Amino acid sequence: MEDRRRLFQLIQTIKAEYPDVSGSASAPASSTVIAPASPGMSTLDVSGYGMATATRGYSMSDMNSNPLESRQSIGRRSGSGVSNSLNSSTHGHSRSMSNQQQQQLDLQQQQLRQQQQQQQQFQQQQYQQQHQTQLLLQQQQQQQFQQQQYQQQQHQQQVQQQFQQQQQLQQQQNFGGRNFKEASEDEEEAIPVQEAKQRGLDAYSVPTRNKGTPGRNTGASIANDLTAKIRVCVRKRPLNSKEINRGEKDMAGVTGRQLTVDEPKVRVDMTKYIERHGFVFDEVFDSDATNEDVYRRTAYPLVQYLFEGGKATCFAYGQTGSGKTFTMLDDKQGLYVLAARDIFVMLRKPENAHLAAYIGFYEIYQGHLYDLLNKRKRLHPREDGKSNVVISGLKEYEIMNVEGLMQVFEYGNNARSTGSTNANADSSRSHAIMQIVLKDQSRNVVGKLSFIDLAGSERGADRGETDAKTRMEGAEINKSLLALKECIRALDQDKKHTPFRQSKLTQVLKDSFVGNSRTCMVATISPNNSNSEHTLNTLRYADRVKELKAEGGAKGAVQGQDASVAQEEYMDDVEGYEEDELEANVYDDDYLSSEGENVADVTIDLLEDEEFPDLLDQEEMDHHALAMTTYDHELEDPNSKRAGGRGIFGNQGAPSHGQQLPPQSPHQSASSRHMLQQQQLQQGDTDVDRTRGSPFAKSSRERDSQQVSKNRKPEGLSRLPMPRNFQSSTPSSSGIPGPQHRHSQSGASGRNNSTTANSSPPLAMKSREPKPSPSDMSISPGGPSDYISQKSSNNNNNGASPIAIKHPSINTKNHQHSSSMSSSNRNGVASAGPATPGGHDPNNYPMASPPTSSPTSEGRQFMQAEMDAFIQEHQAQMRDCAELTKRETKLLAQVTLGMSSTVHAQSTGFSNNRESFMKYLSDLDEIVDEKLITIVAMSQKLKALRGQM
Ligand SMILES: Nc1ncnc2c1ncn2[C@@H]1O[C@H](COP(=O)(O)OP(=O)(O)OP(=O)(O)O)[C@@H](O)[C@H]1O
Repeated sequence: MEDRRRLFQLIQTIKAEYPDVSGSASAPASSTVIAPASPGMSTLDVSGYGMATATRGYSMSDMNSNPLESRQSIGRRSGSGVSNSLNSSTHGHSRSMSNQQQQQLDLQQQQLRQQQQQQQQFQQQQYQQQHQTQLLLQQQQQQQFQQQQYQQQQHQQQVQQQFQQQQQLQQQQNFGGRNFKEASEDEEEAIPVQEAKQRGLDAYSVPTRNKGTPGRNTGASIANDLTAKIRVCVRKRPLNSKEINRGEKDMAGVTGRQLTVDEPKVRVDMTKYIERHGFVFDEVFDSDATNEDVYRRTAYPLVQYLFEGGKATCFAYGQTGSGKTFTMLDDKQGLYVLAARDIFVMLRKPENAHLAAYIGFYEIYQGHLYDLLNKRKRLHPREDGKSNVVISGLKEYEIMNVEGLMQVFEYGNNARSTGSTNANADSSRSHAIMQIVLKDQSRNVVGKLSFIDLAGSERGADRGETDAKTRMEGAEINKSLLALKECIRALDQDKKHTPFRQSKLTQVLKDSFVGNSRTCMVATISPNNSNSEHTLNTLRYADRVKELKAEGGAKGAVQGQDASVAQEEYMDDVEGYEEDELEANVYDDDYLSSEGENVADVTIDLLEDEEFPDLLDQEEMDHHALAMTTYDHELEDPNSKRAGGRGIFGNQGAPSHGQQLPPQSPHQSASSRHMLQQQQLQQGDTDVDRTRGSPFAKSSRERDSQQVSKNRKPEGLSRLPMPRNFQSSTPSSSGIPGPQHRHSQSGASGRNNSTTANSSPPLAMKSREPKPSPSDMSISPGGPSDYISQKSSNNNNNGASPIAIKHPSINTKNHQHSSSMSSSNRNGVASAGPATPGGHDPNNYPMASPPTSSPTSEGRQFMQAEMDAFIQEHQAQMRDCAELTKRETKLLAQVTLGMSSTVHAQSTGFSNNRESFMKYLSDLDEIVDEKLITIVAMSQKLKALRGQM
């Protein structure tokens, strides 16, 4: 009892001294803390350490694995440990506990609690760190996932873009025939390949030759003679990096001398197919062929021929960017360099010690010659007495070795006219001619070898030409290339006349084609699919040259112009006529150039014309007499831009030898013409007989059947539809007076008043336009020409405006009426009446003036000539119609597709709206007009001829 009382007092004392402790003793944990006595300190210490040990004994992994559980177990352990030790100390040592000890105990308990708190904080930090780490990981995963998604989206977009591009390309191919690109490997596999048809019927069911010629697609019979007069080779360049990047494919396959070109095509039902065209040439060089390889089989034989005293030409022909310059005039490895190497080797031989080599380098740009080695001085081609072409003023440098040649060449090459086109950033805009001439010690020319890098052969539109200057360049280029082809053809057929004067290019190349000459053509092609159309054009050009070479047996077959041969030539022309040819016809270089030339130059030029009458027979003389009158007329015409210049025939090679005569007075001129006309009439010729290419054209020289062929091309050209804006008041820029021009001249000169000072020989007679044209018919009353007359009157041209005929107003045209008129006249009499009602006009071409003589044996020949000529007329008419039908077909396809969907509207230029439809009607109207005119012209000729037979 006493003990209890003491204990109670003690407690009270303690409470009084330590109110905080006594207060906390009410709590369960505090009550255990109050108890320890001094002997229990060890126990307390032990338990405290034990707790600390136990706490420390928890590994971090345990905490990490389950932080909550860790905290609970810690709490349990520490709690139990403290409780036990407090109990023991309370019971064992409570009385002996001093205040100091109590304070220490409290302090320790505080430390313990702080440790517990720190431990808990630490655990919380650990937990938070762990949590943050998990969040970071999750974020990273999300980012990765997003990146993947983004990449996938981008990939899908790329795929879609590619797909759209492919679709666009396919659309372009569908309507332009160009820029075709295979959509994919799978699609390509699905596209069927079919062999291109041999000639038989063309796309418009016009009959072609029945069998393939030896030169076309077979080639088996072509001897590959390195010394042949004309050799035609093809070189294919490799795909360039741009084409490879665009995913283009090589469409040209080479096997020996055979070459196939796959042309992507689309049927009317829009299914795609590949048409495979086969060719055979003298040589075909694949894309891996080096210039050395090409040289060995092309220019090297010409080098040898050079030392035999010959004249040789090696020229490259092809689309821009196809490798013409690379082949011919590359400054380091062009054929000219390789040829020069061998030339100097040969020159070092003793037998050639008397020879020296000279280099000349010039270009033909826009119909003019420029010396590239002499500050682009203007040059003029002349011809010496031995029919050698001399480039007057050309600077030639003697060269001693290849290095010297290359230096001189480099100097000249820098002066070349080049430009940037869509197809080639450094495109040649001119024909460059580098000639190596061998001369003896007297400076006489012993041999000449020319290397020609022709300008690109494709059409202006395909070059991406937009400005007038560039288009003019293109027109001139096309014209000269066409002339070149004509010359090669004429030469190979041994024609009497070769139209060298059709262009400056052929003028300067004349002596390379005639006499002891050899020519090698290297047609260069691009193998990619988007250029397959150009490639085919190039190959057809080359094929035609080669074909004629192969048809050596056909030489002279023009004589008589049997139907089959005529048909073949006709079909050649049908295929060959392109828009650019028309374009070329419009821009006549002679006309353009004559403006800038002085009269003396022109006179010299004309004096040296290859058709100078001295060189011709009497019949040709008759022909040229009329040319003289033409010249006279032009001199008389004060408005003539060509007055004092070359005559109308200047461009065609017909001599205007009247120019060497002193200027005549109008009266003299008229007298001369009258006298000539009388002479010709006495010979049974009418004036119209001398019209080039007229059905009577051959009457005075029917035995010269080549002349028929000579005339054929200009006929074809002139018959092609003239541009809409063709003006009658200006001379034909083609140099071939357009129908309007002729007609207005006729009117001005007063057809029926030959005594006036301004009177001139009927221009229909003098015109280079050889045949009755719609304009000619416009002045004939009745017959199909009524249609034309009506058109003329509609245009207030007093019924005589050929403009209205060639370009009838769309709004005033009445097809039905014109057709019916035409039809009614088919049953009528010959409609080609005189120009002036009631008066006989012998110039009313062609049938208004029947031969005055009765049919004698000469007359029968005359009729034969007429028949031949008519067949040609018919061919020309069909050719025109075929061309027009081609345009019409293309127009219809574009309209149909353009209106069917907006997707195609852009590519076709037609959409489903009123404006498009109006445009369609307008285009169609133009085509139908031109067709009608062509047919009416033929109808009139047909009836006139029948009336005469
Ligand atoms: N056989 C070939 N091998 C390698 N590269 C070629 C070959 N042919 C042409 N090339 C390259 O193609 C490009 C165009 O060639 P090049 O200038 O000779 O064309 P081109 O027909 O003369 O064109 P243009 O008519 O526009 O002057 C050049 O970069 C040329 O190096």
